[in-house]
Amino acid sequence: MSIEIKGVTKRFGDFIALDSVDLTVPGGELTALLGPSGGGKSTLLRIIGGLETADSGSVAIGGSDATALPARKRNVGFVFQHYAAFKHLTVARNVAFGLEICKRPKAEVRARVDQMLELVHLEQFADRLPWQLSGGQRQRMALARALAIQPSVLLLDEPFGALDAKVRKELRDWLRRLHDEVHVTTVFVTHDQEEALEVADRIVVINNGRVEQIGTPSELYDAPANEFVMSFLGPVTTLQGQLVRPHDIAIETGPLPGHVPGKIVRYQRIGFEVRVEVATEQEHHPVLVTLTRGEARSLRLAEGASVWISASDNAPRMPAENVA
Ligand SMILES: Nc1ncnc2c1ncn2[C@@H]1O[C@H](COP(=O)(O)OP(=O)(O)OP(=O)(O)O)[C@@H](O)[C@H]1O
Repeated sequence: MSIEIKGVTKRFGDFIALDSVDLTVPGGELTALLGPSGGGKSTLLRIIGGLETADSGSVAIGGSDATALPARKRNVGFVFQHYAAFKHLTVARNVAFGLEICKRPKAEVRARVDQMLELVHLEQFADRLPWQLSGGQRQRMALARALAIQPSVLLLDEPFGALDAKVRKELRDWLRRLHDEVHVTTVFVTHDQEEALEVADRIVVINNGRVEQIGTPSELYDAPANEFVMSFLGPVTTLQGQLVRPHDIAIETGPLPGHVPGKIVRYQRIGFEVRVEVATEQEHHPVLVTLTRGEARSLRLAEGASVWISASDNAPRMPAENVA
């Protein structure tokens, strides 16, 4: 089901957490709300779910106005970073909880719980208590519980935020596959651009209570609307007064027309990647260039070497007016 947000404003005292936000979330898609801490992502999610009310504006779910509906009547599933499981109930009973509240017949509940546990690959843990699960397994249980009620909309607030990097990565792959299976309209809050780029069909960049840009991961990456979006999606550097991505800069070991001469002042290898800093006459700060280890090796790059650099032709770039 699609979600339609129109002119939503939310203040906390004098502070404007959301400033007239318009947003359409297409049905069946996985949409990420991406932005820095305090930008308003969670507030927007909570307003969609009915956990918070907007000062003005409207929320429609599946074409019907939900602005005044309480959370329990919106048919939404929630998962938060710190999932509050019932500690004394088994995994299966936790997943069954929402269905039991709705007084669904016992056989139906049992079948649905089995189906959900299978979906999140926790069948063998049905009789465990939540504390007997790992953090990643607990978040999968949370998702099973949220999905059990067959929500129209699934709302996830930094669901993997408390997990370590490796589990986080596994769960995001898993969420993507799960979504491809169930296709429930999902809104996912994250401040991690890699997570959003990897998982989402569509990304909404939110900063200071406003939507900066909406687009597919490729649209945002290839055509960022402004400096904020460009630098939020990954590292940037300044070359000839333009903001560009370090991996979009070509590096040569001899002079070429249109290339800027410089000297490598720092050479750093990080895993498969090599980062070099090139001091030029024009730039106040060294220009950051990233390349693969193979490229760096074949060019015989090293600290102190003279190089010539230029931004690749089709690389996104924009005037770096506000960048120090
Ligand atoms: N109940 C509240 N009372 C007062 N201020 C609030 C309340 N809830 C949120 N805020 C403020 O509104 C702003 C937006 O908060 P929100 O949680 O939506 O941001 P966020 O983008 O989700 O950030 P984070 O990732 O840190 O949660 C913050 O400055 C926050 O302090």
